[in-house]
Amino acid sequence: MQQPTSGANQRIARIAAHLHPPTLQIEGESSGLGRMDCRAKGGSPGFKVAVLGAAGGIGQPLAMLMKINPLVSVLHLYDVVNTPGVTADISHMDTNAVVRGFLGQQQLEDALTGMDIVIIPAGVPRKPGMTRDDLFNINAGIVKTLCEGIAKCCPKAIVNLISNPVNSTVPIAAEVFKKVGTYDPKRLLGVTMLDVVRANTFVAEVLGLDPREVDVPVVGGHAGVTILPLLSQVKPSCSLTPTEIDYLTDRIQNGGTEVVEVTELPFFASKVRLGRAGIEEIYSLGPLNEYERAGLEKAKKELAGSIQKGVSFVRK
Ligand SMILES: NC(=O)c1ccc[n+]([C@@H]2O[C@H](COP(=O)([O-])OP(=O)(O)OC[C@H]3O[C@@H](n4cnc5c(N)ncnc54)[C@H](O)[C@@H]3O)[C@@H](O)[C@H]2O)c1
Ligand SMILES: O=C(O)C[C@H](O)C(=O)O
Repeated sequence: MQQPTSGANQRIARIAAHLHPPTLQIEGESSGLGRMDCRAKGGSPGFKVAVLGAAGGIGQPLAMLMKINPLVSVLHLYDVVNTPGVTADISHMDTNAVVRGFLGQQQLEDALTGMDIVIIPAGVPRKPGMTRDDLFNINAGIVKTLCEGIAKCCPKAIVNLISNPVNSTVPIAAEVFKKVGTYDPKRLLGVTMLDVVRANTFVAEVLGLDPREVDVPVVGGHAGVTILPLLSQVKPSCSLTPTEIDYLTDRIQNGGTEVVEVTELPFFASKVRLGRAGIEEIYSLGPLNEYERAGLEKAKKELAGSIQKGVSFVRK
């Protein structure tokens, strides 16, 4: 389970409750892949939610959280691969929301028609050494196509964009909606809740508090220096030293990179902090230039072979 989805879920639930009280009477049906019938019987009142990119690392736990959410009555899971299995799995959960799966571009319109909320984690994630902006070339096109579908099939839906680079995918969505005259800034949100979750956790660590009691506003965007924690406004109020402010700002701004840059190899030489019990912290690789990124890929390939050789020697 990944943090971002729980953050996104809470945020969506709050936004949904605020903007659009759950008064809709939905009539659902048992799950049926590729079928779409908002008039079928059996559903409870609530929001109709579509997750686009539902079979991915973010999409799957997000789908699970939506299925648990009592405000959701109909849940549409759309992806270009693997939706049947994910839909079957999620539909077995013992909550009321009716789950339907949609596979491939030809089912996008069915997935979107009648939706109140559309959440988009579709697209590629970054690999070690990449910035979020390096995803632009692939994800921009994906988000544009999906938003064109939204403009056509559910123009009043609240749209939550998770796909990176969020700083650019939100403006892409806005432009698509403006072109057809459906843009409503109140209904388009980039999901940056992860930055808030991270800020609360890291500040709580420094202050020695329970993170659930800490509230750090984080504004701006969702990449590097555009992630701006307002540490002077932390609740409960506190005074942080300049060193703590530098450390916290840097850690919050690079939290995503910290996660992405844990190499997937089981053995990889890195800078570490040693303590009595051994390694206490593995430092991230930090931003790499293009030459170093290419070098990292080569190093990983050769290392993977050497690791496998050692493992096989003992296991054979
Ligand atoms: N905003 C945030 O806080 C945040 C947090 C985590 C990840 N992300 C971003 O979310 C995106 C997804 O990350 P992930 O880890 O789930 O990646 P992933 O590769 O595990 O999953 C992405 C899913 O999108 C699907 N997909 C690709 N093209 C599609 C299309 N045209 N239509 C529908 N679905 C399509 C893929 O089939 C896959 O199932 C990435 O861009 C990542 O950077 C953002
Ligand atoms: O950092 C990433 O690439 C994913 C996400 O935006 C995050 O902040 O974890």
